Amino acid sequence: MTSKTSKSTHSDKLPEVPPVANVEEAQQQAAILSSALPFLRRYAGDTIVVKYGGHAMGEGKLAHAFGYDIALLKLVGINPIVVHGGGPQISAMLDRLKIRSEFIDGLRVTDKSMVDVIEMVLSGSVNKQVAQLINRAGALAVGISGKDGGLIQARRLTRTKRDPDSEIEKVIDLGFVGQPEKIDPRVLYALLGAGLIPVIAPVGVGEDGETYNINADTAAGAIAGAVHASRLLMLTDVPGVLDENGKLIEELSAEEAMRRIADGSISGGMIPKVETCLEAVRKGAKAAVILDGRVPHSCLLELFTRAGPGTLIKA
Ligand SMILES: Nc1ncnc2c1ncn2[C@@H]1O[C@H](COP(=O)(O)OP(=O)(O)O)[C@@H](O)[C@H]1O
Ligand SMILES: CC(=O)N[C@@H](CCC(=O)OP(=O)(O)O)C(=O)O
Repeated sequence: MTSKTSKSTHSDKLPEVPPVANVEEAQQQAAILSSALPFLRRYAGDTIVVKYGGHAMGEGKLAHAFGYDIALLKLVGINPIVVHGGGPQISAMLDRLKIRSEFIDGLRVTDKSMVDVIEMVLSGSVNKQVAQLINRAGALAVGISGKDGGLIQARRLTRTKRDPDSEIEKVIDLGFVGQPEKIDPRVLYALLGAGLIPVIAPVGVGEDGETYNINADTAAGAIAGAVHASRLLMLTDVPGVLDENGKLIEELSAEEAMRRIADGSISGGMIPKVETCLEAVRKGAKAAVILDGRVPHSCLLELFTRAGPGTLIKA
């Protein structure tokens, strides 16, 4: 095979580049590219973990833009790692199978009969779909589950809740919901070293080989900490963490986060998200950002412009 043929693999399948109207438009495009230079230098060679939530996946154009952003990061010398969710996709499948599920503090109570379905949806259809979005944009992504290469070793998560009347702490059983106990990043380094983009389904393996359903935010945070990511980007369906008046909180300290969780102004799915960001920066990530995945090119806006939308959580 000549080098010409070996080069013409995935890049040939890229969609057409849209034509520019005139020289001024072309110059504007060049100026935009040039303004990204300081940011490209800042993140060159860094690892960025991106959590891609199930809600953000829905819309075709947005998903397409997401795939382009991740491919672009790779092609400019940054190492993206994608951890995806799939909550709505799991719920749709459980509904079709007439299996009821409930959430406690943003976590799906998972019994034995559900864990196989959840693994099938996350590691199967959703994982391949996300990898394909990136592949279609001209980079090479490889979909794996947290069970592959022993990436996410998990234990059963226990959660306690204080009963407001009796003040007694009650243990809540969430079933096969896992807490990452140990991350073995070797499989990630192997993929990154080969120029590939890891796309990870948030499923973990227990000590006895049992499968655990892990909240995708939690999985992303544990991975970001373990690889000392320079940024953990949490893409979701709101502009970031909002205060009681619905206003965006641009920077959140650990103290304020804990206070807001306790007083209920941070609730539901935002609880694991914020807790994860705090844990990730405590474990080794430089910073975490919760941002609006419904905005096209939110990853590029965050990394390559001064606009930096979303809520920043720093060490
Ligand atoms: N203080 C808050 N700021 C923003 N969102 C919040 C807050 N408290 C609760 N939420 C809820 O958290 C949701 C995001 O979590 P989740 O639905 O799990 O998203 P994803 O599927 O992207 O992981 C928001 O849509 C919102 O309903
Ligand atoms: C334990 C737990 O809640 N697991 C999640 C895993 C998927 C997920 O987190 O997806 P999103 O990021 O799209 O919400 C679930 O079963 O829905």
